[in-house]
Amino acid sequence: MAPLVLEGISHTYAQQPALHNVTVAFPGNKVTAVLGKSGSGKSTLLQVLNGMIRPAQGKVFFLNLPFDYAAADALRLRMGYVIQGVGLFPHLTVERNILLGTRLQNLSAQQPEARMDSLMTKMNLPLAYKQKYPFELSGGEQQRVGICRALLHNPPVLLMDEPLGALDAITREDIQHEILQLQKTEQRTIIIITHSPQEAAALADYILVLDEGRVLQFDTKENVLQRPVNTLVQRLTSTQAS
Ligand SMILES: Nc1ncnc2c1ncn2[C@@H]1O[C@H](COP(=O)(O)OP(=O)(O)OP(=O)(O)O)[C@@H](O)[C@H]1O
Repeated sequence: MAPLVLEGISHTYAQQPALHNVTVAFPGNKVTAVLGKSGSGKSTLLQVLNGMIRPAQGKVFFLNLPFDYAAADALRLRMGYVIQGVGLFPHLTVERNILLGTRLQNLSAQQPEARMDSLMTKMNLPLAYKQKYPFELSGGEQQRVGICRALLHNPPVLLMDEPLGALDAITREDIQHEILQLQKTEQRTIIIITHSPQEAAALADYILVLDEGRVLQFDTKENVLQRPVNTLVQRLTSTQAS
């Protein structure tokens, strides 16, 4: 079974419908890019996946079990979460930011310092940066630190909400490359929201296209790009358009 499954998910905020009868099984150890216009429900979908939002209808399965909302904090430790703007603590060094989860949760990641060093190296962050503060780093470097923090405990799932949206094209490409290299050595199920068809084309194995809270198309990248089900999917996935 796929590690993350949504079954008949519908969710409405107050009067505002956000997801409608969404059923998706996210393929294990593959990258799925989620595309859709602003307001199509992408962020809501990600928050349903990590249990931040308990949907009005439908079921979420994580690692073959129904999502246990009473144990949501513990389950989320098995899902890395990376957002645009990173959310690093400004008063903590890079090292303390990356190791923060270990301290807060009182977890003993296996040799967390060694894991941190290895991740920083894979994300092209000099180890000397461990003693720096976030304001001393570029946006791309901060985003890399956020990715290291999310991956410290080697979670089987990584959820990313427009992680590279604010970066220049070259830095985006570099970080995309680092993510793909990591995916070769330590495979995991990655779900990444992006507004960029280029990013989806570069990173994804599968593409999920949402519109007004509904799934328009979910298929391999090749099928979505070569056989879009309608003109909206074609426009959202066209690398000419952006
Ligand atoms: N906390 C909230 N309260 C009320 N309505 C919300 C809330 N969060 C999102 N919505 C609404 O739900 C719908 C889906 O929003 P969502 O943020 O999931 O879309 P999105 O595709 O991620 O958008 P964007 O690309 O702009 O980030 C939108 O109509 C939005 O206005």
